[in-house]
Amino acid sequence: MANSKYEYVKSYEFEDEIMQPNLIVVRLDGRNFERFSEIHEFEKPNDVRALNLMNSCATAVVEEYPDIVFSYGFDDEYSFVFKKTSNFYQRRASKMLTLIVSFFSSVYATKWKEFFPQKELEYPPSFHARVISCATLEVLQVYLAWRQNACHSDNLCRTCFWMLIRSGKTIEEAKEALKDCQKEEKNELLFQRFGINYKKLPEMFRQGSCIFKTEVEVVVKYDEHGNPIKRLRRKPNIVHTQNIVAKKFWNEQLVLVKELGGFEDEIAKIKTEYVKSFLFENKLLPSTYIVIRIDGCHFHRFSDIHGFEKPNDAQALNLMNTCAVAVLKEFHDIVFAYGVSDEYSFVLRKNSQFNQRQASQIVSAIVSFFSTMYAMKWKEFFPQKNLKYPPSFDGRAVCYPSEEILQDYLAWRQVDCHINNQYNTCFWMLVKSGKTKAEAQQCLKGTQTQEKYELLSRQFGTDYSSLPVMFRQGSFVYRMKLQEVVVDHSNIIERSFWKEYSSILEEMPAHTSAANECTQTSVSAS
Ligand SMILES: Nc1nc2c(ncn2[C@@H]2O[C@H](COP(=O)(O)OP(=O)(O)OP(=O)(O)O)[C@@H](O)[C@H]2O)c(=O)[nH]1
Ligand SMILES: [Mg+2]
Ligand SMILES: [Mg+2]
Repeated sequence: MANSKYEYVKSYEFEDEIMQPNLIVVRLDGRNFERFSEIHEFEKPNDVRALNLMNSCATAVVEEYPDIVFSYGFDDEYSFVFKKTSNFYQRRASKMLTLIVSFFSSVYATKWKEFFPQKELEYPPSFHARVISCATLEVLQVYLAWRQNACHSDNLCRTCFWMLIRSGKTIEEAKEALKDCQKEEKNELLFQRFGINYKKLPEMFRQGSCIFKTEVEVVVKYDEHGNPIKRLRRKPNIVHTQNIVAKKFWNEQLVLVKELGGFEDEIAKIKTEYVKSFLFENKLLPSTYIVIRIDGCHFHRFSDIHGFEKPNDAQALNLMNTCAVAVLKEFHDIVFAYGVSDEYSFVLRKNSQFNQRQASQIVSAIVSFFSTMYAMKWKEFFPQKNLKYPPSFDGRAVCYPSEEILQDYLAWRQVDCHINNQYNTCFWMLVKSGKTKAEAQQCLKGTQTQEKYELLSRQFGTDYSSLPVMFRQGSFVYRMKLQEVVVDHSNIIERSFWKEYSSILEEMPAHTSAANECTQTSVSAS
């Protein structure tokens, strides 16, 4: 196949399988949620609606991915624990973390109105995610204890802080008053000054929420005499408890003991060397172009269910392009993007220090942002169609050490676009002309490019090269002078393209590239 010349770029992709018997946790956490909660006027210190929305998204995740057997969340974070025998996506870390964070994000966007009926989503919220692998069940126990401790102490601190602010203190004064303040003193302060018994505050605020499944008997059908036939089914429940890793609590949950194991001991102390491993992150090679490629999960089904036009739906592609433009506006270190079908490749500049080049932080932020944007923008592109279920995307990060190899990578994607589009165009024309799918397939088997050109013009009077350029060549997105982000279509395989657009891959002077986390993205941007 014509593809082979560029296919060598695949060898730059790396394996990231988490080996048995490690237990896998995916943890996600709101990106810049302080600002998000300000703009959406969340109640302080805790907003019940926002927490319920998080719980509802996590429940959707648990229902979507049966391998997740336990999850725990508070504030803007959630951890998902997979059963020990899970073979979800062959235990590939980047697949697991991006699918979960993507699905969670698009559920968050689609469910927003249910929890905040009076409030518009002003811009797409997004989440970071990472995989934590726990070598033993004891390590998992410490991990969960560590997160619940964080919930306890964060909440106590936040509660004190906002009571002080409400009583008239400035932010600085409140911070000063709480500096070096121990847990007991904070409890005292709440009680003495504000008459609040901390232990009486809602459990969800103090303890966080766990979701796990219990086996319940449900009626699946009725026999011919009208008697109910029951089966055991696993149903997720949201539970609040003081200590999620207490033996008394954990070992009583049959599903947890079966899928993860029972705890042997109580946690006496959170080991700092374990916490260090929970915080560890792989970094991508310096001075290489980082490409984040995202791809729609089961978009074959998604496009069928939503009745996309075949082989190309211009609106669906425009929606993808609009999301990609928003990504470039949000992440300033992305200099170029190329998209076709349900995929997009985002190129970060060579010396980017975005998220300290931590692979999972970068890929999760982009995938999550793209997913919420896709869900939020859907109605604009498909006003007549409801989004039937939340779409999700997977993502990976790959480093390319030179401009040349990067250009070959992009050429590889565009060659793929050519081959697939030409095939699909012929295939659907044959099908629309009355052939069965199997006949159309048979007709095209082993045909070369030239033969397909001829088939189209001979049988259907179609000149392939006159079809819309977006279908034939995909789309690229870049930043023009004055920072305007634009979509265009061109042959990016030819090196002349890169001569014409030579400034795209040129490094900026160091001082202009320091601050790159994010700026505000407005939803109305297109
Ligand atoms: N009808 C139609 N389908 C599209 C369009 N764009 C993408 N698709 C569908 O999305 C699929 C994308 O291919 P893949 O990414 O390889 O397949 P997938 O079904 O998403 O499966 P995974 O990516 O492995 O989860 C295509 O095969 C099409 O079925 C479109 O414009 N119109
Ligand atoms: Mg796909
Ligand atoms: Mg694809």
